[in-house]
Amino acid sequence: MNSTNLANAAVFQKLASHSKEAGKWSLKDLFQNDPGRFPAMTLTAGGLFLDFSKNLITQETLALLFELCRECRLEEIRDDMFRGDKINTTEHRAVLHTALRAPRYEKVLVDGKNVIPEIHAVLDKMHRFSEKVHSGEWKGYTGKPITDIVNIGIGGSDLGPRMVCQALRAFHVKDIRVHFVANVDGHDLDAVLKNVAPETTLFIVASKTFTTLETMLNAHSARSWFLNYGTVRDLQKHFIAISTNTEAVEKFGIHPDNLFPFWDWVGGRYSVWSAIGLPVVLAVGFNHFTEFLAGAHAMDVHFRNAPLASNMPVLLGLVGIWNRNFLGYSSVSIAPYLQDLVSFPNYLQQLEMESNGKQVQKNGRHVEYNSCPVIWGNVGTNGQHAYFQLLHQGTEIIPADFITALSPHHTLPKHHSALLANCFAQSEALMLGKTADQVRADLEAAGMSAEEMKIQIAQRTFPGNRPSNTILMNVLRPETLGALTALYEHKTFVQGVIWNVNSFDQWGVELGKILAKSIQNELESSEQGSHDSSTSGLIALAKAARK
Ligand SMILES: O=P(O)(O)OC[C@H]1O[C@](O)(CO)[C@@H](O)[C@@H]1O
Repeated sequence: MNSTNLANAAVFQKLASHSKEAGKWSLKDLFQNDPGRFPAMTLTAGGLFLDFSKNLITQETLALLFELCRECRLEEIRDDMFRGDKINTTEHRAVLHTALRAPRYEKVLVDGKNVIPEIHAVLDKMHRFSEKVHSGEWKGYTGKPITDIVNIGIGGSDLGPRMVCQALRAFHVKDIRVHFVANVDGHDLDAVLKNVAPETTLFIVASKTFTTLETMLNAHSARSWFLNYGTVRDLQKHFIAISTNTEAVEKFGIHPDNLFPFWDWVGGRYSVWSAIGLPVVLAVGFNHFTEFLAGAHAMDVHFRNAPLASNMPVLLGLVGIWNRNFLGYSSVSIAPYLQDLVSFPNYLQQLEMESNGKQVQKNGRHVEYNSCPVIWGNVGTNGQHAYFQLLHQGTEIIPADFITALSPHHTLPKHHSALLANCFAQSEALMLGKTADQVRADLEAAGMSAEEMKIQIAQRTFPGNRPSNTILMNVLRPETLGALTALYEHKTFVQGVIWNVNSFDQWGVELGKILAKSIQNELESSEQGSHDSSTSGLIALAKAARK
């Protein structure tokens, strides 16, 4: 397949007609009629437990979805990725974030060269550097140890390390604070600079290309701020870079010794496992970072070897395909019931939407089916008091991924059972709903008049039959977080293969960048470009406000 139109494939048609039957199913009945549904639709891998039984699927649905995988050559393309083949065809690059977490003894070839030794050389450099910072051997320009790390980066050079640092709060090394600056909005950098001292602050300029406008402007502003206190020579003690662009890093004035490199075969949104993870190493120590990599590697081994029917990323991806392409659901809500995973929905937004938010296939043809749904969400229980109303009673069905840990890091009594109770109750409520008869019985028992009930019953009825996945781990630790992150990376891969899009380029972000450059010129000069009347009007208002 993959060279013609998937929507015409026999298995796609079979799934489409099967989905017409699924429209009549009730999740409640599926459970009632099959006591073995939970064990049959749950599995463990990499320290994670996935329950996908609360989806409108049967064994027949799964069999058809596995046929779809075979039609799309999923297993072959997966092996091509792991082997280092250049599956990012528009940029002619290999896709090897999996090699970043492979053990030292493995061998992965890119253009005939084994990349594992280089990967481990950089990891060793990160290790040595973090030990110097943590022990106080690395000193600022006045001889004091470093207390604050400021990561300047955006997109994949921000979201990954930010999410992981937040998620691993329980493992943070004492006496080091890590800050993240991404936005070109000066309020972001300004707020951080007001809270750090130049003599004890280390800036990490993280940018794969070292050309990204936001990062470069923030880095130059941080450099100018620093030079109000230290000298140009002192910069070497306070600025380090993570990039693939050695030349631009030197041009910025960062010494090659202070450069932590990575490679063009690491996509930005897949880069937290590379030197881009340095803020994580500084926040939690190298050993915990190694555990994070090991957790991801365990998921890689599982993804690579488990048969389709017991392969967690494959199942998560296929359930998503079923919901998106055959049941027509256009978004997925990510609901981590763990405060430390507060940045996980944001992280997944870039991972999934920048990877698969495409309308053109690898062969250049338009897709004739839907690709990536909108990914959004927030931590539970907060989301329950904001948008869960819509999840339960809105006009659109939005599948949800509930993610939680069975044990917390804190010792406060009752909190964790309250959290878990809410997590499990939400997926149950979405599935079961509440019928008009149940509502009527409740209202009658409460003594409501028949007249009042006429209005109230419909308002208080829940349609139910709304699907969800639940992912559990024992405790949120570096290795379980590694496995969870890799699980979603591979889910994204599975879906990208089925949609036949290149999940590893991002041409869709280019146009806005180019237009912003020319508009910025106009805002800062008397130049006037030719735009539509709305854009011209907005530019004129901004210019007037600056006068
Ligand atoms: O690391 P860089 O090169 O600064 O890029 C940052 C981000 O910008 C993008 O290229 C586009 O938004 C992302 O893919 C990337 O993660």
